Amino acid sequence: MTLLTHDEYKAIAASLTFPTTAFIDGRFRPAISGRTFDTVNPATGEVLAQVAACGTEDVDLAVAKARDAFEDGRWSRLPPRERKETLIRLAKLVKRNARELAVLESLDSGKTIHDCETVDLPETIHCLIWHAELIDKLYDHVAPASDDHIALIVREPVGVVGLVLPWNFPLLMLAWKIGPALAAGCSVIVKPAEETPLTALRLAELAHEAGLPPGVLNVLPGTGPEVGEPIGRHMDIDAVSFTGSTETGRRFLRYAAESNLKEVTLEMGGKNPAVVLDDAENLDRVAAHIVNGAFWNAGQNCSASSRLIVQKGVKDALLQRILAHAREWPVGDPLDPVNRVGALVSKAHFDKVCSYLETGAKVILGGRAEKGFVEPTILEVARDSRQARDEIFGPVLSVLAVESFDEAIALANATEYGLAASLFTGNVKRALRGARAIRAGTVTVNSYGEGDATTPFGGFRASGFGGRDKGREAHDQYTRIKTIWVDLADDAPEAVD
Ligand SMILES: NC(=O)C1=CN([C@@H]2O[C@H](COP(=O)(O)OP(=O)(O)OC[C@H]3O[C@@H](n4cnc5c(N)ncnc54)[C@H](O)[C@@H]3O)[C@@H](O)[C@H]2O)C=CC1
Ligand code: BAL
Repeated sequence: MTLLTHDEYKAIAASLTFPTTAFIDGRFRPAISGRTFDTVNPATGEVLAQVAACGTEDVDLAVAKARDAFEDGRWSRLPPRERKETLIRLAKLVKRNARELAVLESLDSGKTIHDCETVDLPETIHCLIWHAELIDKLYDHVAPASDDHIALIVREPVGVVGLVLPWNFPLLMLAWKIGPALAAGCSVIVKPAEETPLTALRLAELAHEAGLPPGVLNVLPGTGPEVGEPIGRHMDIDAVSFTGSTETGRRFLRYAAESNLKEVTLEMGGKNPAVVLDDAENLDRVAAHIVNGAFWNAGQNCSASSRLIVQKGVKDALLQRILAHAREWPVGDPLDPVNRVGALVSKAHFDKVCSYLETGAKVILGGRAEKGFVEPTILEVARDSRQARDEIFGPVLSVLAVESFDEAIALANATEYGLAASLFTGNVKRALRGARAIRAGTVTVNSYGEGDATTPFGGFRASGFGGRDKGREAHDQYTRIKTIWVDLADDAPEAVD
Protein backbone atom coordinates (compact mmCIF):
# COMPACT_ATOMS: atom_id res chain seq x y z
CA MET A 1 0.00 0.00 0.00
CA THR A 2 1.51 3.32 -1.06
CA LEU A 3 0.88 5.97 1.55
CA LEU A 4 -0.51 9.38 0.54
CA THR A 5 0.70 12.74 1.82
CA HIS A 6 -0.57 14.38 4.98
CA ASP A 7 -2.56 16.90 2.92
CA GLU A 8 -4.14 14.15 0.86
CA TYR A 9 -5.26 12.33 4.01
CA LYS A 10 -6.67 15.54 5.43
CA ALA A 11 -8.63 16.06 2.21
CA ILE A 12 -10.11 12.55 2.47
CA ALA A 13 -10.99 13.18 6.12
CA ALA A 14 -12.79 16.41 5.19
CA SER A 15 -14.83 14.60 2.52
CA LEU A 16 -16.11 11.75 4.73
CA THR A 17 -19.68 11.30 5.83
CA PHE A 18 -20.16 9.31 9.00
CA PRO A 19 -22.57 6.41 9.53
CA THR A 20 -24.39 7.25 12.76
CA THR A 21 -27.34 4.93 13.31
CA ALA A 22 -27.63 1.33 14.43
CA PHE A 23 -27.76 -1.40 11.79
CA ILE A 24 -30.51 -3.92 12.53
CA ASP A 25 -32.20 -6.40 10.19
CA GLY A 26 -30.49 -5.02 7.10
CA ARG A 27 -31.23 -1.35 7.64
CA PHE A 28 -29.94 1.67 9.49
CA ARG A 29 -32.20 3.04 12.21
CA PRO A 30 -31.87 5.36 15.20
CA ALA A 31 -31.89 3.97 18.73
CA ILE A 32 -35.47 3.21 19.83
CA SER A 33 -35.04 5.75 22.64
CA GLY A 34 -33.86 8.37 20.13
CA ARG A 35 -30.79 9.01 22.28
CA THR A 36 -27.32 9.64 20.83
CA PHE A 37 -23.77 10.00 22.11
CA ASP A 38 -20.75 11.90 20.77
CA THR A 39 -17.91 10.09 19.09
CA VAL A 40 -14.78 12.19 19.36
CA ASN A 41 -11.52 12.48 17.43
CA PRO A 42 -9.04 11.98 20.29
CA ALA A 43 -6.28 13.74 18.38
CA THR A 44 -8.20 17.03 18.28
CA GLY A 45 -11.05 16.71 20.77
CA GLU A 46 -13.47 17.48 17.92
CA VAL A 47 -16.87 15.74 17.95
CA LEU A 48 -17.01 13.72 14.74
CA ALA A 49 -20.63 12.63 14.95
CA GLN A 50 -23.57 11.87 17.21
CA VAL A 51 -24.15 8.16 17.14
CA ALA A 52 -27.23 6.16 18.16
CA ALA A 53 -27.06 5.24 21.85
CA CYS A 54 -28.70 1.82 21.80
CA GLY A 55 -30.18 0.13 24.86
CA THR A 56 -31.91 -3.05 25.99
CA GLU A 57 -34.86 -2.54 23.64
CA ASP A 58 -32.53 -2.30 20.61
CA VAL A 59 -30.69 -5.43 21.77
CA ASP A 60 -34.04 -7.26 22.08
CA LEU A 61 -35.06 -6.20 18.58
CA ALA A 62 -31.70 -7.15 17.05
CA VAL A 63 -31.68 -10.54 18.78
CA ALA A 64 -35.23 -11.29 17.57
CA LYS A 65 -34.22 -10.44 13.99
CA ALA A 66 -30.98 -12.39 14.28
CA ARG A 67 -32.91 -15.38 15.66
CA ASP A 68 -35.42 -15.26 12.77
CA ALA A 69 -32.54 -15.15 10.30
CA PHE A 70 -30.79 -18.05 12.00
CA GLU A 71 -33.86 -20.27 12.27
CA ASP A 72 -35.18 -19.78 8.74
CA GLY A 73 -31.76 -20.74 7.40
CA ARG A 74 -31.35 -17.80 5.00
CA TRP A 75 -27.66 -17.82 5.98
CA SER A 76 -27.11 -20.63 8.48
CA ARG A 77 -28.26 -23.35 6.09
CA LEU A 78 -26.74 -22.02 2.89
CA PRO A 79 -24.12 -24.31 1.38
CA PRO A 80 -20.78 -23.18 2.85
CA ARG A 81 -19.59 -22.34 -0.66
CA GLU A 82 -22.32 -19.69 -0.94
CA ARG A 83 -21.44 -18.15 2.42
CA LYS A 84 -17.84 -18.12 1.26
CA GLU A 85 -18.74 -16.23 -1.91
CA THR A 86 -20.67 -13.54 -0.01
CA LEU A 87 -17.85 -13.06 2.52
CA ILE A 88 -15.29 -12.77 -0.25
CA ARG A 89 -17.48 -10.12 -1.90
CA LEU A 90 -17.44 -8.31 1.45
CA ALA A 91 -13.65 -8.57 1.69
CA LYS A 92 -13.36 -7.15 -1.83
CA LEU A 93 -15.62 -4.24 -0.92
CA VAL A 94 -13.52 -3.56 2.17
CA LYS A 95 -10.46 -3.57 -0.09
CA ARG A 96 -12.08 -1.21 -2.58
CA ASN A 97 -12.93 1.17 0.28
CA ALA A 98 -9.75 0.56 2.27
CA ARG A 99 -8.43 4.11 2.07
CA GLU A 100 -11.67 5.65 3.30
CA LEU A 101 -11.95 3.03 6.07
CA ALA A 102 -8.35 3.66 7.14
CA VAL A 103 -8.98 7.39 7.46
CA LEU A 104 -12.26 6.78 9.32
CA GLU A 105 -10.48 4.40 11.70
CA SER A 106 -7.68 6.87 12.31
CA LEU A 107 -10.06 9.78 12.98
CA ASP A 108 -12.26 7.84 15.39
CA SER A 109 -9.49 6.07 17.35
CA GLY A 110 -6.36 8.25 17.16
CA LYS A 111 -4.45 5.36 15.52
CA THR A 112 -1.85 6.44 13.00
CA ILE A 113 -2.83 6.38 9.36
CA HIS A 114 0.48 4.58 8.84
CA ASP A 115 -0.75 1.63 10.93
CA CYS A 116 -4.32 1.74 9.62
CA GLU A 117 -3.06 1.55 6.04
CA THR A 118 -0.24 -0.94 6.52
CA VAL A 119 -1.62 -3.23 9.23
CA ASP A 120 -5.27 -2.84 10.22
CA LEU A 121 -6.85 -2.74 6.76
CA PRO A 122 -4.69 -5.41 5.07
CA GLU A 123 -5.06 -7.76 8.04
CA THR A 124 -8.82 -7.16 8.21
CA ILE A 125 -9.18 -8.08 4.54
CA HIS A 126 -6.90 -11.10 4.85
CA CYS A 127 -8.76 -12.34 7.92
CA LEU A 128 -12.16 -12.15 6.20
CA ILE A 129 -10.85 -13.96 3.14
CA TRP A 130 -9.05 -16.62 5.18
CA HIS A 131 -12.16 -17.63 7.14
CA ALA A 132 -14.33 -17.45 4.03
CA GLU A 133 -11.92 -19.73 2.17
CA LEU A 134 -11.72 -22.15 5.11
CA ILE A 135 -15.41 -22.82 5.46
CA ASP A 136 -15.98 -25.08 2.45
CA LYS A 137 -12.88 -27.12 3.26
CA LEU A 138 -13.81 -28.35 6.72
CA TYR A 139 -15.04 -31.92 6.97
CA ASP A 140 -17.03 -33.54 9.75
CA HIS A 141 -16.00 -36.89 11.23
CA VAL A 142 -17.19 -40.45 11.34
CA ALA A 143 -16.37 -42.17 14.63
CA PRO A 144 -14.75 -45.63 14.71
CA ALA A 145 -17.96 -47.28 15.98
CA SER A 146 -18.92 -50.93 15.36
CA ASP A 147 -19.96 -52.40 12.03
CA ASP A 148 -23.58 -52.25 13.16
CA HIS A 149 -23.55 -48.53 13.76
CA ILE A 150 -22.48 -45.35 12.14
CA ALA A 151 -21.67 -42.39 14.35
CA LEU A 152 -21.32 -38.95 12.79
CA ILE A 153 -19.62 -36.17 14.71
CA VAL A 154 -20.82 -32.97 13.09
CA ARG A 155 -20.37 -29.28 13.77
CA GLU A 156 -23.30 -26.91 13.66
CA PRO A 157 -23.30 -23.11 13.92
CA VAL A 158 -23.86 -22.16 17.54
CA GLY A 159 -26.73 -19.76 16.73
CA VAL A 160 -27.05 -16.08 17.67
CA VAL A 161 -23.74 -14.69 18.88
CA GLY A 162 -22.89 -11.44 20.68
CA LEU A 163 -19.55 -9.91 19.68
CA VAL A 164 -18.37 -7.25 22.13
CA LEU A 165 -15.40 -5.30 20.81
CA PRO A 166 -12.58 -3.10 22.10
CA TRP A 167 -11.43 0.25 20.74
CA ASN A 168 -7.78 -0.52 20.06
CA PHE A 169 -8.29 -2.38 16.76
CA PRO A 170 -11.91 -1.60 15.93
CA LEU A 171 -12.00 -3.10 12.44
CA LEU A 172 -9.47 -5.85 12.90
CA MET A 173 -11.13 -7.23 16.06
CA LEU A 174 -14.44 -7.09 14.19
CA ALA A 175 -12.87 -9.18 11.42
CA TRP A 176 -11.31 -11.64 13.91
CA LYS A 177 -14.83 -12.29 15.20
CA ILE A 178 -17.24 -11.89 12.27
CA GLY A 179 -14.87 -13.75 9.92
CA PRO A 180 -15.30 -17.15 11.59
CA ALA A 181 -18.76 -16.44 13.07
CA LEU A 182 -20.40 -15.57 9.74
CA ALA A 183 -18.46 -18.24 7.87
CA ALA A 184 -19.79 -20.83 10.36
CA GLY A 185 -23.38 -19.68 9.67
CA CYS A 186 -24.11 -17.75 12.87
CA SER A 187 -26.14 -14.56 13.11
CA VAL A 188 -24.31 -11.86 15.05
CA ILE A 189 -24.99 -8.84 17.23
CA VAL A 190 -21.89 -6.62 17.17
CA LYS A 191 -21.28 -4.08 19.91
CA PRO A 192 -18.39 -1.81 18.95
CA ALA A 193 -16.62 0.06 21.74
CA GLU A 194 -18.33 3.38 22.42
CA GLU A 195 -15.06 5.19 21.67
CA THR A 196 -14.88 3.79 18.11
CA PRO A 197 -18.24 2.91 16.56
CA LEU A 198 -17.77 4.31 13.05
CA THR A 199 -15.89 1.67 11.06
CA ALA A 200 -18.10 -1.19 12.28
CA LEU A 201 -21.15 0.73 11.05
CA ARG A 202 -19.50 1.40 7.69
CA LEU A 203 -18.59 -2.26 7.39
CA ALA A 204 -22.23 -3.19 8.03
CA GLU A 205 -23.16 -1.06 5.05
CA LEU A 206 -20.60 -2.91 2.92
CA ALA A 207 -21.85 -6.29 4.16
CA HIS A 208 -25.34 -5.34 3.04
CA GLU A 209 -23.95 -4.34 -0.37
CA ALA A 210 -22.12 -7.68 -0.54
CA GLY A 211 -25.47 -9.47 -0.20
CA LEU A 212 -25.43 -10.60 3.43
CA PRO A 213 -29.10 -11.30 4.21
CA PRO A 214 -30.95 -9.01 6.66
CA GLY A 215 -30.71 -9.95 10.33
CA VAL A 216 -27.43 -11.85 9.97
CA LEU A 217 -25.15 -8.95 10.93
CA ASN A 218 -26.45 -6.33 13.35
CA VAL A 219 -24.34 -3.48 14.76
CA LEU A 220 -25.46 -1.72 17.94
CA PRO A 221 -23.40 1.24 19.14
CA GLY A 222 -23.71 2.22 22.79
CA THR A 223 -22.09 1.87 26.18
CA GLY A 224 -21.03 -1.27 28.01
CA PRO A 225 -23.76 -1.12 30.66
CA GLU A 226 -26.48 -0.22 28.13
CA VAL A 227 -25.64 -2.59 25.27
CA GLY A 228 -22.87 -4.93 26.47
CA GLU A 229 -24.68 -6.05 29.61
CA PRO A 230 -28.04 -6.74 27.89
CA ILE A 231 -26.11 -8.82 25.34
CA GLY A 232 -24.32 -10.70 28.14
CA ARG A 233 -27.59 -11.35 29.99
CA HIS A 234 -29.82 -12.08 26.98
CA MET A 235 -31.71 -15.36 27.23
CA ASP A 236 -31.73 -15.92 23.46
CA ILE A 237 -28.05 -15.31 22.68
CA ASP A 238 -26.17 -18.60 22.44
CA ALA A 239 -22.58 -17.38 22.77
CA VAL A 240 -20.58 -14.25 23.44
CA SER A 241 -17.10 -13.47 22.21
CA PHE A 242 -15.52 -10.55 24.05
CA THR A 243 -12.25 -8.65 23.75
CA GLY A 244 -11.37 -6.04 26.35
CA SER A 245 -10.36 -5.66 29.97
CA THR A 246 -10.14 -8.51 32.45
CA GLU A 247 -12.59 -6.70 34.73
CA THR A 248 -15.29 -6.62 32.04
CA GLY A 249 -14.43 -10.19 31.01
CA ARG A 250 -15.28 -11.35 34.54
CA ARG A 251 -18.64 -9.59 34.21
CA PHE A 252 -19.45 -11.62 31.10
CA LEU A 253 -18.92 -14.83 33.04
CA ARG A 254 -21.32 -13.55 35.69
CA TYR A 255 -23.88 -12.49 33.06
CA ALA A 256 -23.75 -15.96 31.50
CA ALA A 257 -24.01 -17.72 34.87
CA GLU A 258 -26.98 -15.58 35.86
CA SER A 259 -28.83 -15.93 32.53
CA ASN A 260 -28.85 -18.83 30.08
CA LEU A 261 -25.28 -20.20 30.51
CA LYS A 262 -24.35 -18.94 27.06
CA GLU A 263 -20.88 -19.94 25.91
CA VAL A 264 -18.29 -17.26 26.63
CA THR A 265 -14.91 -16.59 25.04
CA LEU A 266 -12.78 -13.89 26.64
CA GLU A 267 -9.70 -12.28 25.12
CA MET A 268 -8.37 -9.89 27.73
CA GLY A 269 -5.33 -8.00 28.92
CA GLY A 270 -1.65 -8.79 29.16
CA LYS A 271 1.59 -7.69 30.81
CA ASN A 272 3.73 -9.31 28.23
CA PRO A 273 7.41 -9.99 28.79
CA ALA A 274 10.15 -9.57 26.21
CA VAL A 275 13.00 -11.67 27.61
CA VAL A 276 16.48 -10.92 26.27
CA LEU A 277 19.24 -13.32 27.32
CA ASP A 278 22.99 -12.62 27.32
CA ASP A 279 23.48 -14.81 24.26
CA ALA A 280 20.93 -12.94 22.09
CA GLU A 281 22.28 -12.36 18.59
CA ASN A 282 22.09 -9.16 16.55
CA LEU A 283 21.12 -6.75 19.32
CA ASP A 284 20.12 -4.11 16.82
CA ARG A 285 17.45 -6.38 15.41
CA VAL A 286 16.35 -7.37 18.93
CA ALA A 287 16.02 -3.67 19.82
CA ALA A 288 13.90 -3.01 16.71
CA HIS A 289 11.51 -5.83 17.69
CA ILE A 290 11.23 -4.58 21.26
CA VAL A 291 10.55 -1.00 20.23
CA ASN A 292 7.91 -2.16 17.76
CA GLY A 293 6.33 -4.47 20.34
CA ALA A 294 6.19 -1.75 22.98
CA PHE A 295 5.21 1.34 21.00
CA TRP A 296 3.19 0.08 18.06
CA ASN A 297 -0.42 1.31 18.24
CA ALA A 298 0.83 3.63 21.03
CA GLY A 299 1.17 0.53 23.21
CA GLN A 300 -2.63 0.12 23.21
CA ASN A 301 -2.33 -3.51 22.42
CA CYS A 302 -3.15 -6.53 24.57
CA SER A 303 -0.02 -8.25 23.29
CA ALA A 304 2.30 -5.22 23.67
CA SER A 305 5.79 -6.02 24.92
CA SER A 306 5.37 -3.93 28.04
CA ARG A 307 8.03 -5.59 30.26
CA LEU A 308 11.61 -5.86 29.06
CA ILE A 309 13.32 -8.56 31.15
CA VAL A 310 16.99 -8.37 30.24
CA GLN A 311 19.99 -10.30 31.48
CA LYS A 312 22.51 -7.93 33.06
CA GLY A 313 25.41 -8.76 30.74
CA VAL A 314 23.60 -7.35 27.73
CA LYS A 315 21.47 -4.67 29.35
CA ASP A 316 23.48 -1.51 28.60
CA ALA A 317 24.29 -2.44 25.01
CA LEU A 318 20.66 -3.33 24.35
CA LEU A 319 19.26 -0.17 25.93
CA GLN A 320 21.56 1.97 23.78
CA ARG A 321 20.17 0.38 20.66
CA ILE A 322 16.59 0.55 21.94
CA LEU A 323 17.00 4.30 22.50
CA ALA A 324 18.27 4.75 18.96
CA HIS A 325 15.27 2.87 17.50
CA ALA A 326 12.72 4.57 19.76
CA ARG A 327 13.83 7.98 18.50
CA GLU A 328 12.63 6.87 15.06
CA TRP A 329 9.03 6.73 16.32
CA PRO A 330 7.67 10.27 15.91
CA VAL A 331 4.56 11.20 17.88
CA GLY A 332 1.89 13.47 16.45
CA ASP A 333 -1.07 14.00 14.15
CA PRO A 334 -2.30 10.49 13.32
CA LEU A 335 -3.19 11.58 9.77
CA ASP A 336 0.41 12.53 9.04
CA PRO A 337 1.93 9.33 7.62
CA VAL A 338 5.38 10.06 9.07
CA ASN A 339 4.04 9.62 12.61
CA ARG A 340 4.28 6.20 14.25
CA VAL A 341 2.61 7.05 17.59
CA GLY A 342 -0.81 8.66 17.45
CA ALA A 343 -3.21 9.92 20.08
CA LEU A 344 -4.42 7.71 22.92
CA VAL A 345 -8.03 6.73 22.40
CA SER A 346 -9.70 9.05 24.93
CA LYS A 347 -9.08 11.66 27.61
CA ALA A 348 -9.93 9.08 30.29
CA HIS A 349 -7.40 6.63 28.90
CA PHE A 350 -4.77 9.36 28.49
CA ASP A 351 -5.22 10.27 32.17
CA LYS A 352 -4.85 6.60 33.16
CA VAL A 353 -1.59 6.22 31.20
CA CYS A 354 -0.25 9.52 32.56
CA SER A 355 -0.75 8.28 36.12
CA TYR A 356 2.02 5.73 35.43
CA LEU A 357 4.43 8.44 34.30
CA GLU A 358 4.12 10.40 37.50
CA THR A 359 5.41 7.81 39.98
CA GLY A 360 9.00 7.33 41.12
CA ALA A 361 10.52 5.11 38.40
CA LYS A 362 13.77 6.12 36.70
CA VAL A 363 12.98 7.63 33.28
CA ILE A 364 15.35 6.31 30.59
CA LEU A 365 13.46 7.88 27.70
CA GLY A 366 10.46 10.11 27.15
CA GLY A 367 7.97 10.66 29.92
CA ARG A 368 6.28 13.69 28.38
CA ALA A 369 2.55 13.70 27.71
CA GLU A 370 0.36 16.44 26.31
CA LYS A 371 -3.15 16.87 24.92
CA GLY A 372 -3.85 13.17 24.35
CA PHE A 373 -0.38 12.19 23.09
CA VAL A 374 2.26 10.31 25.10
CA GLU A 375 5.90 10.03 24.02
CA PRO A 376 7.47 6.59 23.79
CA THR A 377 8.64 6.15 27.35
CA ILE A 378 11.10 3.73 28.91
CA LEU A 379 11.21 3.34 32.68
CA GLU A 380 13.55 1.36 34.89
CA VAL A 381 11.20 -0.03 37.51
CA ALA A 382 11.13 -2.00 40.75
CA ARG A 383 9.61 -5.47 40.56
CA ASP A 384 6.77 -4.64 42.91
CA SER A 385 5.94 -1.31 41.24
CA ARG A 386 2.64 -0.56 39.49
CA GLN A 387 4.56 -0.14 36.22
CA ALA A 388 5.96 -3.65 36.52
CA ARG A 389 2.60 -5.23 37.37
CA ASP A 390 -0.27 -3.36 35.72
CA GLU A 391 -1.36 -3.35 32.10
CA ILE A 392 -0.66 0.32 31.28
CA PHE A 393 -1.92 0.09 27.68
CA GLY A 394 0.19 3.04 26.53
CA PRO A 395 3.62 3.56 24.94
CA VAL A 396 5.46 2.71 28.15
CA LEU A 397 8.14 0.04 28.40
CA SER A 398 9.18 -1.10 31.90
CA VAL A 399 12.73 -2.46 32.22
CA LEU A 400 13.72 -5.16 34.73
CA ALA A 401 17.22 -6.64 34.95
CA VAL A 402 17.95 -10.29 35.89
CA GLU A 403 21.02 -12.44 36.51
CA SER A 404 20.07 -15.75 34.91
CA PHE A 405 17.84 -17.67 32.50
CA ASP A 406 15.88 -19.22 35.38
CA GLU A 407 15.33 -15.86 37.03
CA ALA A 408 14.20 -14.39 33.69
CA ILE A 409 11.60 -17.14 33.17
CA ALA A 410 10.37 -16.89 36.77
CA LEU A 411 9.95 -13.12 36.41
CA ALA A 412 8.24 -13.50 33.03
CA ASN A 413 5.69 -15.75 34.75
CA ALA A 414 5.30 -13.48 37.80
CA THR A 415 2.06 -11.97 36.51
CA GLU A 416 -1.63 -12.77 36.72
CA TYR A 417 -1.72 -12.57 32.90
CA GLY A 418 -0.57 -15.02 30.23
CA LEU A 419 -1.24 -13.65 26.78
CA ALA A 420 1.99 -13.18 24.83
CA ALA A 421 5.74 -13.23 25.32
CA SER A 422 8.90 -12.98 23.28
CA LEU A 423 12.24 -14.56 23.92
CA PHE A 424 15.56 -13.53 22.37
CA THR A 425 18.48 -15.96 22.52
CA GLY A 426 21.01 -17.49 20.15
CA ASN A 427 20.80 -20.84 21.92
CA VAL A 428 18.18 -23.17 20.48
CA LYS A 429 17.81 -25.24 23.65
CA ARG A 430 17.21 -22.16 25.80
CA ALA A 431 14.79 -20.86 23.15
CA LEU A 432 12.68 -24.00 23.23
CA ARG A 433 12.96 -24.56 26.99
CA GLY A 434 12.02 -20.94 27.58
CA ALA A 435 9.15 -20.99 25.11
CA ARG A 436 7.73 -24.05 26.86
CA ALA A 437 8.23 -22.65 30.34
CA ILE A 438 6.66 -19.23 29.78
CA ARG A 439 2.94 -19.33 30.54
CA ALA A 440 1.48 -17.43 27.58
CA GLY A 441 -0.83 -18.23 24.67
CA THR A 442 1.71 -17.02 22.10
CA VAL A 443 5.50 -17.05 22.50
CA THR A 444 7.61 -15.63 19.70
CA VAL A 445 11.29 -16.52 19.47
CA ASN A 446 13.77 -13.89 18.27
CA SER A 447 10.88 -11.74 17.10
CA TYR A 448 7.80 -9.91 18.30
CA GLY A 449 4.35 -10.64 16.89
CA GLU A 450 1.00 -12.34 17.18
CA GLY A 451 1.28 -14.62 14.19
CA ASP A 452 -1.16 -14.06 11.35
CA ALA A 453 -4.73 -15.09 10.48
CA THR A 454 -3.65 -18.74 10.35
CA THR A 455 -2.59 -18.99 14.01
CA PRO A 456 -4.87 -19.17 17.07
CA PHE A 457 -4.62 -16.20 19.43
CA GLY A 458 -5.64 -16.01 23.06
CA GLY A 459 -4.27 -16.27 26.55
CA PHE A 460 -4.09 -18.14 29.78
CA ARG A 461 -5.30 -17.13 33.24
CA ALA A 462 -6.43 -13.46 33.50
CA SER A 463 -5.72 -13.02 29.77
CA GLY A 464 -8.11 -15.53 28.33
CA PHE A 465 -10.96 -17.95 28.78
CA GLY A 466 -12.82 -20.25 26.42
CA GLY A 467 -11.93 -20.35 22.77
CA ARG A 468 -9.41 -18.70 20.53
CA ASP A 469 -9.58 -15.95 17.92
CA LYS A 470 -7.94 -16.56 14.53
CA GLY A 471 -6.80 -19.79 12.94
CA ARG A 472 -8.96 -22.89 12.48
CA GLU A 473 -9.46 -22.89 16.24
CA ALA A 474 -11.61 -19.74 15.96
CA HIS A 475 -14.18 -21.88 14.16
CA ASP A 476 -14.72 -23.84 17.42
CA GLN A 477 -16.05 -20.71 19.17
CA TYR A 478 -18.91 -20.39 16.71
CA THR A 479 -19.87 -24.04 16.28
CA ARG A 480 -20.91 -26.85 18.56
CA ILE A 481 -20.48 -30.54 18.26
CA LYS A 482 -23.36 -32.93 17.72
CA THR A 483 -23.20 -36.71 17.62
CA ILE A 484 -25.60 -38.49 15.26
CA TRP A 485 -25.69 -42.19 16.07
CA VAL A 486 -27.37 -44.53 13.59
CA ASP A 487 -28.11 -48.16 14.29
CA LEU A 488 -27.56 -50.20 11.14
CA ALA A 489 -28.50 -53.62 12.54
CA ASP A 490 -31.75 -55.39 11.53
CA ASP A 491 -32.17 -57.55 14.65
CA ALA A 492 -33.61 -56.37 17.97
CA PRO A 493 -31.14 -54.79 20.42
CA GLU A 494 -29.86 -57.03 23.24
CA ALA A 495 -29.15 -54.19 25.64
CA VAL A 496 -29.13 -50.46 25.37
CA ASP A 497 -26.18 -48.48 26.64
N1 LIG B 1 -7.50 -7.08 25.53
C1 LIG B 1 -7.58 -5.96 24.89
O1 LIG B 1 -7.34 -5.96 23.74
C2 LIG B 1 -8.05 -4.72 25.54
C3 LIG B 1 -7.74 -4.42 26.84
N2 LIG B 1 -8.19 -3.28 27.39
C4 LIG B 1 -7.77 -2.96 28.76
O2 LIG B 1 -8.88 -2.50 29.48
C5 LIG B 1 -8.62 -1.21 29.99
C6 LIG B 1 -9.91 -0.45 30.04
O3 LIG B 1 -10.39 -0.21 28.72
P1 LIG B 1 -11.96 -0.20 28.46
O4 LIG B 1 -12.29 0.39 27.17
O5 LIG B 1 -12.60 0.41 29.65
O6 LIG B 1 -12.24 -1.78 28.37
P2 LIG B 1 -13.60 -2.50 28.56
O7 LIG B 1 -13.35 -3.91 28.87
O8 LIG B 1 -14.44 -1.73 29.52
O9 LIG B 1 -14.31 -2.36 27.13
C7 LIG B 1 -14.33 -3.35 26.15
C8 LIG B 1 -15.76 -3.57 25.64
O10 LIG B 1 -16.57 -4.00 26.73
C9 LIG B 1 -17.72 -3.14 26.85
N3 LIG B 1 -18.12 -3.03 28.26
C10 LIG B 1 -17.62 -2.16 29.17
N4 LIG B 1 -18.25 -2.32 30.36
C11 LIG B 1 -19.15 -3.30 30.19
C12 LIG B 1 -20.11 -3.91 31.03
N5 LIG B 1 -20.27 -3.51 32.29
N6 LIG B 1 -20.86 -4.90 30.54
C13 LIG B 1 -20.71 -5.31 29.26
N7 LIG B 1 -19.85 -4.74 28.40
C14 LIG B 1 -19.06 -3.76 28.85
C15 LIG B 1 -17.25 -1.82 26.28
O11 LIG B 1 -18.34 -1.01 25.93
C16 LIG B 1 -16.41 -2.28 25.10
O12 LIG B 1 -17.22 -2.59 24.00
C17 LIG B 1 -7.55 -0.64 29.09
O13 LIG B 1 -6.83 0.36 29.70
C18 LIG B 1 -6.74 -1.86 28.84
O14 LIG B 1 -5.87 -2.09 29.90
C19 LIG B 1 -8.98 -2.43 26.68
C20 LIG B 1 -9.33 -2.67 25.39
C21 LIG B 1 -8.83 -3.83 24.71
N1 BAL C 1 -3.54 -7.26 19.46
C1 BAL C 1 -4.80 -7.68 19.05
C2 BAL C 1 -5.72 -7.99 20.17
C3 BAL C 1 -5.96 -6.84 21.08
O1 BAL C 1 -5.08 -6.03 21.35
O2 BAL C 1 -7.06 -6.72 21.56
